[in-house]
Amino acid sequence: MIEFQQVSKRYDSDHMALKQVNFHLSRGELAFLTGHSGAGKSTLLKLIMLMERPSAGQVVVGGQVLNTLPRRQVPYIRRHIGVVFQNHQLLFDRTVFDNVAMPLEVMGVPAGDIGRRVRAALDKVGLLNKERMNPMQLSGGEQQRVGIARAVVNKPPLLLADEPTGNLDPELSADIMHLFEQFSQVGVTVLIASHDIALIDAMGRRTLTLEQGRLVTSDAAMESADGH
Ligand SMILES: Nc1ncnc2c1ncn2[C@@H]1O[C@H](COP(=O)(O)OP(=O)(O)OP(=O)(O)O)[C@@H](O)[C@H]1O
Repeated sequence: MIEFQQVSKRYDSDHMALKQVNFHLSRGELAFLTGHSGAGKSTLLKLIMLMERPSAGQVVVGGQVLNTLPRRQVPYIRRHIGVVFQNHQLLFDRTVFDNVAMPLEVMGVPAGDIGRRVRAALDKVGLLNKERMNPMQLSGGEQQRVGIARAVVNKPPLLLADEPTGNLDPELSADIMHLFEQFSQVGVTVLIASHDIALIDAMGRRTLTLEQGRLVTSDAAMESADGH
């Protein structure tokens, strides 16, 4: 589903944010992306989302080589990628329902289908009874789940999350991770950037570790005795 082949990203003449990164994530795989601040996690996600282009190497998503993709096709590819952010970027002047409906409205989904699909997404994250509320009335964990419902409402095959549990306590973080696991079980490929080593270790999933732009591990966490 995602393939990086010798991918490097240089933002300015002397600084390399990513250096010859190689990895492959299969359909339905859930993996973590970790590393110190500035190691290149957000840059790697931005290359997948087509917010940045690589300076060298190839990024392939869903069989499509992104390097040479014409600009007019970028919105089409982005529709197939759900994105969850730490600060969830909800609109506080709209209801929970309207926030989740937004991607469908942008895509021009008929009004009759929107209600059904929004409720299916809210049901998956356990918030069906809060659809008429304003996100401001919800807890941090609930707001994050609204963000996840919005990211999956159009059933993207790929879900990216950038520090999705950054503001949450350990119990709520575990709930959010459980949701991501459920999506991967139905075939969604999930890549989660996180600093939370304790949470990553507890999940026992494959972990891609960046160090100053280089991918230093990309193994399953449980393959080594100490989990590193
Ligand atoms: N638009 C940009 N222009 C120039 N340099 C950038 C840009 N975006 C990121 N960088 C640099 O690239 C390097 C990697 O940054 P990136 O944001 O990918 O790291 P990160 O691992 O996501 O960090 P954090 O955990 O703090 O979000 C950093 O040195 C950063 O300063």
